[in-house]
Amino acid sequence: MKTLHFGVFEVMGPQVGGTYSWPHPLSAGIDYLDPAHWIRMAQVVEEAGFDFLFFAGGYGYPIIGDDVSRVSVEKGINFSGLDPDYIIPVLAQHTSTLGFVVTQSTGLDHPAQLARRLSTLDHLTGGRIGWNIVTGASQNAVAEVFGHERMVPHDTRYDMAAEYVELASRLWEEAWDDDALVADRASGLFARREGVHRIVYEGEHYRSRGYYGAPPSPQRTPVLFQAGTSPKGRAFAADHAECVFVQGTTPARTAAAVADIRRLAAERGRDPERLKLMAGMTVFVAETADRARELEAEFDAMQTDEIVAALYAGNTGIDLLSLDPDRTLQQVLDAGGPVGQMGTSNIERFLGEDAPTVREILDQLRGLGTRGFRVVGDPVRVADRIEELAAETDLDGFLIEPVFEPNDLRAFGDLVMPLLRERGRLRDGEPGHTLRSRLTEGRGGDRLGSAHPVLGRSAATA
Ligand SMILES: Cc1cc2nc3c(=O)[nH]c(=O)nc-3n(C[C@H](O)[C@H](O)[C@H](O)COP(=O)(O)O)c2cc1C
Repeated sequence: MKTLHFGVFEVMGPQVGGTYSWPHPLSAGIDYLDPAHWIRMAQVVEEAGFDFLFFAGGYGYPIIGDDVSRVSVEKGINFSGLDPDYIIPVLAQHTSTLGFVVTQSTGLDHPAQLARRLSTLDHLTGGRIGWNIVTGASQNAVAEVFGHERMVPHDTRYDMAAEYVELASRLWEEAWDDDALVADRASGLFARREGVHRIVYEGEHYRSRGYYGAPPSPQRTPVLFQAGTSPKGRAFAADHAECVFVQGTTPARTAAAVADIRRLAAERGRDPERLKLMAGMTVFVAETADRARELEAEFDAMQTDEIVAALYAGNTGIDLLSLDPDRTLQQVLDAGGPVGQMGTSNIERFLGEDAPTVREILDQLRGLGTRGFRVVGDPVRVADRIEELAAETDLDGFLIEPVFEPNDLRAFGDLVMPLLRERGRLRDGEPGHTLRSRLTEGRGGDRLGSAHPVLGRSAATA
């Protein structure tokens, strides 16, 4: 029976998932500017037995027409967000084994800048860092913020990302020998000159030919997560990722995406079962099913078509409310505009045979935003459904997407985790010290390992 892994999906903003929940009395999300809020959150998450706290994020925001979506600003829907890099070392001081995964987009700064930030975090947390590699949501807004004339095309962003990760990995893995850092007070030797190496990288998009100042951290390379499930995104995941955050849609579609990513990994000579694939999940759980349904109804009552439309526009550039509600998304393709440059997954899933109308898409996404599966009920029902979904999809775990944080995370920890543990679904005993050893049940060690394809395939010369 497969061990399941659990993370918590957060963003350093008032709420997650492109839905509206922070004004609810059970949510503390609006305290997100206060470090005490995050310390409390990290402690709840660690005590509940989660493997890691995952931070989504980016510079984008939903644009409708040619301006920021009004409802996004007024309700804080994917609009406000801080950089989680700075709070993570604080949280590491208040927890002992919890991992931290941070989303950072490729294509904005130079790989050496991000590499150094992540090395720093891996040192400061004792090896508890993962990097969620994205090419970036809401690219039209990102282009505005960075003053770019236009968005870099979708597939080119992935080509750039491949170079970005290859260069960063070489800095982490090859710039310092394990014994290069001596730091010996008696001899006064800081580092062995022969043990540090110039990294020369000549890519089409990125170049480097210098020395890397950050000595090897416990994991060297942070655990490589990836999110983005277009065909190009899946190929990228199969090439680079150790963990993949798959968009949870229906069980059947998710199972197909999981199988496809494992197949692509196997084609590249990787062990497909070593890849950890996870999807988002929103859980409404309480001692009784009635109370769980009440919580769900209270959340659903806060959602509107405008919120759904803002979120969808942020992912795709398409304003659903400007379309004919009785026709399918084919009307956008028929109009001939540039479609899919921001992200294709959320368009493709609504095309083809039996495609829903725009009205049906709005209804389907209501309360869902970018969230994955929704599970509602008493603790036994929720634990059963989690096991069923894992079996139906071949996923390795779930990222719980809170609604009324941290109260609902605490409820999940108190009510559902013990059942999963009893059923043998959670890892036994003490977790490994680094995030990588924790996610590989100790078998993968702390390091990326020389078998990882990113190290064998690079545009570089040493
Ligand atoms: C489940 C999931 C979570 C994501 N989280 C983020 C995020 O936090 N920040 C971000 O910039 N992009 C995020 N993305 C990725 C962007 O959507 C992606 O890099 C870009 O839109 C291209 O995606 P595509 O391969 O699905 O077309 C996420 C994607 C998925 C599927």
